[in-house]
Amino acid sequence: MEVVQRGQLFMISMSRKGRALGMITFAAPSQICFRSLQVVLEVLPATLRELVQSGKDIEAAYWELVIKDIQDACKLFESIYDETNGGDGYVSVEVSPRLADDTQGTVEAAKWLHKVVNRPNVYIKIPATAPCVPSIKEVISQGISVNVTLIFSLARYEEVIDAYLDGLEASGLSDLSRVTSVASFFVSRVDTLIDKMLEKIGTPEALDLRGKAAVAQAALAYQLYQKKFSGPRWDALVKKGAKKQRLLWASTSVKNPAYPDTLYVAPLIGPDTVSTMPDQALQAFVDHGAVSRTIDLNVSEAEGIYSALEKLGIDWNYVGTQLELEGVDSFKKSFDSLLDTLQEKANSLKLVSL
Ligand SMILES: O=C(CO)[C@@H](O)[C@H](O)[C@H](O)[C@H](O)COP(=O)(O)O
Repeated sequence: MEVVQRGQLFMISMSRKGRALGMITFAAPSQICFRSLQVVLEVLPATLRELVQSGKDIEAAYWELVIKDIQDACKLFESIYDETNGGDGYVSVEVSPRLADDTQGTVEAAKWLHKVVNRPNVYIKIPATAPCVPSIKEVISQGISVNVTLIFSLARYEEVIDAYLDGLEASGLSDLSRVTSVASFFVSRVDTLIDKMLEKIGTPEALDLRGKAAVAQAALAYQLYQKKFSGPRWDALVKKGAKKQRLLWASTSVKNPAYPDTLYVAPLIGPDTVSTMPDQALQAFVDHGAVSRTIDLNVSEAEGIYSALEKLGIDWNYVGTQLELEGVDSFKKSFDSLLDTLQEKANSLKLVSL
């Protein structure tokens, strides 16, 4: 196990054999691009001026900046990708969140991004909304690697795994080893919502379950992962070089300061998982986190918590749907605000406005 930091991007990962790995990295456009766009805006206003003066609208200028940014990041991680034989060293770029309910639009956007970025270690990031699950299958079948984001429930996670398996099976490729995927399962937000519901219920039993739902569900997701990536169907794909779709823990920073600051990292360490961490969570883990396999230490406890919550009236499907709506909405807001910032800058440079 190893913690790697390059610039603002981090990963902790443990390989199947417990060997320390390099890094894989992910960032929503709001994170990676906003940081780099700040640099662009401060240091290179000429780039933006040139782009807009060449007749591009702000969104087209945005994509041009993002693509260059992602290509540079891919280059930075290329050696890790090569050293791990395509296991790590990826960079994600997300299709426009405005397409989250558009199956075919998402497929087209993913194919376009994959083509223009043109790097082997790029993940095209697609949200796990109901309309985009078929897009995931289609994009995987075209040999494009995917980071499936915004997964909040076990039911949707199973659909995402099936989309990956269906996509691999539908692909005409004889060697599947370069088509990879991660399933980004969001953790802390589950507690944020369920804690509120438990407080509303207000009984001692309900209050005692606060801060336990997210890790319990994540532990069960790992059980599902192990089940789905074994058996005859999976073995047939392995013969063609297929790689497992790794589980990636997203939303790992603690939102309730009363909880331990490594709550969403320490209990979720296991083979083939990826933990993404913002700076604060990473610093906390480096400072006092312990590295050992924890993900399947307490499976029966996780099952108990999951069903105790159900018995209290917590509807896991409602939780998943609600968090997905909020997640898509917040990705859209980040995207819109980024475009607004870019437009303001363009205006201040006395450029052509839209
Ligand atoms: O989208 C992915 C992974 O696909 C995440 O890495 C994502 O960028 C971040 O983890 C989340 O947006 C952060 O979530 P939160 O801490 O705001 O709940």
